[in-house]
Amino acid sequence: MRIGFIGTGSMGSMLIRSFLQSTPSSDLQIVACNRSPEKLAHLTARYPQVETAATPEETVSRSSIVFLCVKPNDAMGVIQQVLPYLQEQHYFISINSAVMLDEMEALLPCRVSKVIPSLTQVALSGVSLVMHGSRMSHEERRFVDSWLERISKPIIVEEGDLRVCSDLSSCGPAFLAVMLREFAMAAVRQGGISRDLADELVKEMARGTGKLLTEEGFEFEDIIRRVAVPGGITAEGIKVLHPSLHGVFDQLLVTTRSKAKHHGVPPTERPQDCER
Ligand SMILES: NC(=O)C1=CN([C@@H]2O[C@H](COP(=O)(O)OP(=O)(O)OC[C@H]3O[C@@H](n4cnc5c(N)ncnc54)[C@H](OP(=O)(O)O)[C@@H]3O)[C@@H](O)[C@H]2O)C=CC1
Ligand SMILES: O=C(O)[C@@H]1CCC=N1
Repeated sequence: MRIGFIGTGSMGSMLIRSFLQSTPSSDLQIVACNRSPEKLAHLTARYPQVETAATPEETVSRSSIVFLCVKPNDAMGVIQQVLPYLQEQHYFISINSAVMLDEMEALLPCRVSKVIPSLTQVALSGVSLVMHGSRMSHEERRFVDSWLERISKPIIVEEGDLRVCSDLSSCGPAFLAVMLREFAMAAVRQGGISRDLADELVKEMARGTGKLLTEEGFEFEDIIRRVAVPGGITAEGIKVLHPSLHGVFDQLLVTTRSKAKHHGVPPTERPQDCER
């Protein structure tokens, strides 16, 4: 399969790396382009098997599946640019939540999907949120899902639910990291241990808790019940958390929904190596 990537920023380069990691080289050729050539050169220096295309048009012409991995402000411009080069048999996948499926289907002659990745795919884990266009057959949907299964757990969602779902699966890693960092920093302040030790304990705790939830069949309540033994100290800690957390996530979701209404997310400075 030849997979093309338009945009090799944070998500584009992550997806490339994840597919390379999860797929035998005999089954996969990757071709990619990026607006600033340095970023692409940096990627191909690390993964020489990635072929370089000069433009989005060339990427499309040389691929069967095309991932559009640009920011919301750039997406429609690129779609217009590649439009004449897309044929019926192409799969065109936007990782951008701002461009609507029916907008793309109205413009493009090919099969169209939206797939919202998550940084967790660096570890070939976490969820890809998937929305397939109306023109896709059951077999074509399964085909795209089977590629996503190599790097993630694909979950089909309604486009109308995308905002809140991507807050959980795609923004979630950052929200969780903020909370875990706060916990570690408090341990340094209150317990006098080193930051390195606090970070290690928190990270391993998070890893183990994630496994309980995803591999060992624990529900949130099971963990709470097993750890917060009656009359014990965890229960006292939970009493502190409850009033402080009440409404915090509602406020967070209201805020992200409001921000998402303004599709034009301002550009941010990123280091050249966007893979981490
Ligand atoms: N970061 C995350 O965790 C997640 C992000 N997303 C979504 O993924 C999308 C991309 O985000 P992210 O990877 O973080 O953004 P980045 O800014 O890191 O990457 C976007 C890349 O697109 C390139 N680009 C822009 N225009 C063109 C063009 N015309 N031709 C070729 N390349 C182009 C940019 O090039 P240049 O080097 O010139 O800037 C840049 O490298 C966004 O819509 C975001 O919402 C979805 C889920 C999770
Ligand atoms: O913060 C953002 O805009 C992107 C979308 C999902 C995760 N990161």
